[in-house]
Amino acid sequence: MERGKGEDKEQVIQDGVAAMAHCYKGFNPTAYLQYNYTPPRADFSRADSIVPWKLGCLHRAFTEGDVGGEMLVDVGSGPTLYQVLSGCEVFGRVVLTDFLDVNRRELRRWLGEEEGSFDWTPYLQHVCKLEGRSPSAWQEKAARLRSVVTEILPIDVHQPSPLPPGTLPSPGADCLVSSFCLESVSPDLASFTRALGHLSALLKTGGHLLLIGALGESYYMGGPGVRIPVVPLDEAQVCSSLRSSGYTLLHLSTYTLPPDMRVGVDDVTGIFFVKARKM
Ligand SMILES: C[S@@+](CC[C@H](N)C(=O)[O-])C[C@H]1O[C@@H](n2cnc3c(N)ncnc32)[C@H](O)[C@@H]1O
Ligand SMILES: O=[N+]([O-])c1ccc2c(c1)CN[C@@H](CO)C2
Repeated sequence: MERGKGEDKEQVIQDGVAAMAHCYKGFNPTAYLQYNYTPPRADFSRADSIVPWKLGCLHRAFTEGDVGGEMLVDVGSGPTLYQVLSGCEVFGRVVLTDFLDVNRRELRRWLGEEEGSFDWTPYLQHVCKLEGRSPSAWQEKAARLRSVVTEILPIDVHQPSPLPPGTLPSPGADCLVSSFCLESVSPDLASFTRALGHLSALLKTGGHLLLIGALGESYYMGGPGVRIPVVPLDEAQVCSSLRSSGYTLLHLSTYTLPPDMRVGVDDVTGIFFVKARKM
């Protein structure tokens, strides 16, 4: 029996998604954290370092008064927690998610105060300063974060329902945050846009999406010898994908990497920060 064109298209999509999943088999959380979350990319003494810029965007987005509710979901958390250091003060329930068990285990190590977990102290101190608190309040913030993170769940943004059934209350989460995920897990721009649409199903109408992503990036190293392809995006494509997935763009800001932030672990040229709303 001849296959229909639709079946062929669906097979091509599934093959692309499977190929991306295969790329992630060698992902190394420790190496990834070392590549991206230590100086120079995470240098809190430099106004032009990438991580302080991201934390400033998140702080402003979570504290300017329009974002609120009970539940915040971080999509594709990886082994990192910086994404929710501001949001954990606003929401009573924070759900972290990732595709890989190695990342979910890394998150549990910090949350469970296990020996050898990544030291997020400088990040906690920096966000306390952004909040007008003494940096010594970082232990309070760490305790707050540990108290509101209720689940660390598997997720697949390529599924129409990315989370396990019953995870979210019926209207959906009040807010989603996601950083460096969709463009780093999608085989092409169409898949990136479809994944944005799948995220919309997790979000209540009127809820907010805070999206951080890479501009102009075609690959990154997920560990020694683990080269992961990335969908190279520009601002216009990000805006068009948001619009076609039913979001209203509220704010977009971008960061261009200074030469010494290009450390050989990827070919990213810029970072975007988006605040959008599901209408
Ligand atoms: C570049 S890392 C981003 C990690 C973290 N959010 C950050 O800001 O650094 C991309 C993450 O997407 C996860 N991932 C891979 N495939 C995925 C999928 N199909 N759905 C959701 N997440 C996926 C990976 O395990 C990895 O943790
Ligand atoms: O500078 N940074 O803070 C930073 C953090 C994470 C990532 C990047 C840059 C660029 N590559 C992405 C993967 O596509 C991951």
